[in-house]
Amino acid sequence: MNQLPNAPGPPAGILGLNLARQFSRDPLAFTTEMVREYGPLVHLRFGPQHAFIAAGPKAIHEVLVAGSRTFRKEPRTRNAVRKIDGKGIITTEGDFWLRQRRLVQKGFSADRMEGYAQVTTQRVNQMLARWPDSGDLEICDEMTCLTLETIAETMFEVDMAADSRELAEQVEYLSERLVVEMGSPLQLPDWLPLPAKRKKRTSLRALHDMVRRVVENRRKSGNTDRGDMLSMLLTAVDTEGDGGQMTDQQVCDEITTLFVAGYDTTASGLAWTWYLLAQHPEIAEKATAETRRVLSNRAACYEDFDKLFYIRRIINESLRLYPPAWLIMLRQATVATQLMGYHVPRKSWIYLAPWVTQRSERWFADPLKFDPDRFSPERIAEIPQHAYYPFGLGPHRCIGEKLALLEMTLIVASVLRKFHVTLAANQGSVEVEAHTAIRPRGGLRLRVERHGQQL
Ligand code: HEM
Repeated sequence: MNQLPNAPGPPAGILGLNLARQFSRDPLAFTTEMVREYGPLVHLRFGPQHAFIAAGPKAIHEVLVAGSRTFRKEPRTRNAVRKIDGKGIITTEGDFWLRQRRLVQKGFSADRMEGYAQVTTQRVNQMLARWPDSGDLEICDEMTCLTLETIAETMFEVDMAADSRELAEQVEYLSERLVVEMGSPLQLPDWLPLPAKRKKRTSLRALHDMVRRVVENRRKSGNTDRGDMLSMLLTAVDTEGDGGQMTDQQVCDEITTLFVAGYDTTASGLAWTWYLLAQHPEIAEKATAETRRVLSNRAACYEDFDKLFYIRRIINESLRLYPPAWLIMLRQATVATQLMGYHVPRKSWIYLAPWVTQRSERWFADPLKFDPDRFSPERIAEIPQHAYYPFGLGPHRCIGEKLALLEMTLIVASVLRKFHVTLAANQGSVEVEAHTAIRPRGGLRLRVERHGQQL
C-alpha cells in the first residue's frame, strides 16, 4: 500500500493547526474550497492524524458502498452519539447492527406507511388551522414542532403538541453540544459540575425519561398492535436470524435513535424547501397548480405521493442544494488501504459531505440554480451515479428515507393547497449554519397568505 501515491492536498503547516482552525470556523466553506482546489479526493493532515475529503462519486462509492466493511463509523464520534442514542442502529456496527436493522426495518414496511401518511396530514392540517389568514411566521419553529409531533405519533402514538417546543429545545441543545464536543481536542467527562455539562445531563434525562415512560406504559397496557413503530419493535421477531426479540433497553435505544434522527433532518429539509419556493414564485405557482389538480378540495393522503410528481422533484432538488445531513457521520479506515488508487493509512478519517459534492460544478451543471426539472425522467440520467446522496449510500443508507420523502411531500402539498408563501419583508439575507443538520442562521421568517385572501 505504501508504494501508492499520496492524494493531493494543502500543506499541513505547523502541526496542521491552521487547517483544523479553518475547518472548525467554517466547515462548509472550507470543505468546498478544498475540493475546488484539489479535486475529488483531498488529503489533509491534522498533526499526526491523516484525513481525507471523499467528494467524487468514485471515492464516495468506494467508502460507503464497496468499502463499507473497511471504512467504519469513527469510534470517538460513535461514542459521543451513543450517549444520546445508546446502542441504536446509528451507533452500532457488524452483526449486532445487522440484526437490529432487520428488526427496525419492519416498522418501515409499505403497509405501515399508509398510517404514517394519515398522521402527517392530520398534523399539518391542525397546524394550518392555527395559521393566520395573513401574517408572518417563524417557519423553522413551525416545521420543527410539526415534524416532532408527527414523529412522536408515528413512532409511539404520543401526542406531543403541548411539550414539543420544550423537547425540541432540549434535543437541539444535545445536537449543539455534540458538534461542539466533537470539534474540541479535549473531551471532558459529562459528570463535571460545569453549567454546559449540567444542562446536557438535564436534557439527556428529559429525553431518556420520556422514551422509558412510553415503553413502560405500553408494556403495562399489553402489546396490542396500534400501527405505530413501537408496537412493531416490541413484537418483531428476527425471523432471518436468531429468532429472538429486542429487550426493552434495545427498544428504548432504537426509539430514541429514530426520534432524534427523524425530526430535525426533516424539519431542516422543509425549512430550506420553503426558502427556495419563497424565492421562486413561478415554481411555487406550478406546484400549487399540481396540488389543485391532484387534491382538488380534499386533504392529501398516502396514494397522492405517487401523483405529486412536481412537488417530489422540488423536494429532491431542495435536498440537493440544502442536504440536511450536510456531513455524513465520520468514517475511519480500519486498515491501511487505498481510495481512487491513492494511499490511505490505517486509522485515517474520511469526511463525506453531500453539501460539497451536490453543489459542485464538477458533477452538476449550473450547480447553484434551483432547477427541480433536473429530476425529470428526461434529465435524471445527467446526474452522475453516487453524486447525489442526501440520505447516504450503502448498507447504512437512511432507514427513514421513504418516510421522510412521504412526510415532506404531503406537508408541502397541504400547505401550498391553502397558502401562498413569500419571504417576510423583515427577513434579511439568509446564512447557512452547520449543526448536525444545516439551518438558516437565526431562523427564517415567511409571509403566509391564505388563498383567496391575498391583498
Ligand atoms: C430529510 C430527512 C432525512 C435526511 C436528510 C436523513 C439523512 C440520513 C443520512 C445521510 C444517513 C446516513 C448516515 C451514515 O451513513 O452515516 C441517515 C441514516 C439514518 N437515518 Fe436518516 N435522514 C432523514 C430522515 C430520517 C427519518 C425520518 C428517520 C427515522 C424516522 C431517520 C433515521 C435514520 C437512521 C436510524 C439512520 C442510521 C441507519 C444505519 O446506520 O443503519 N432518518 N439518515
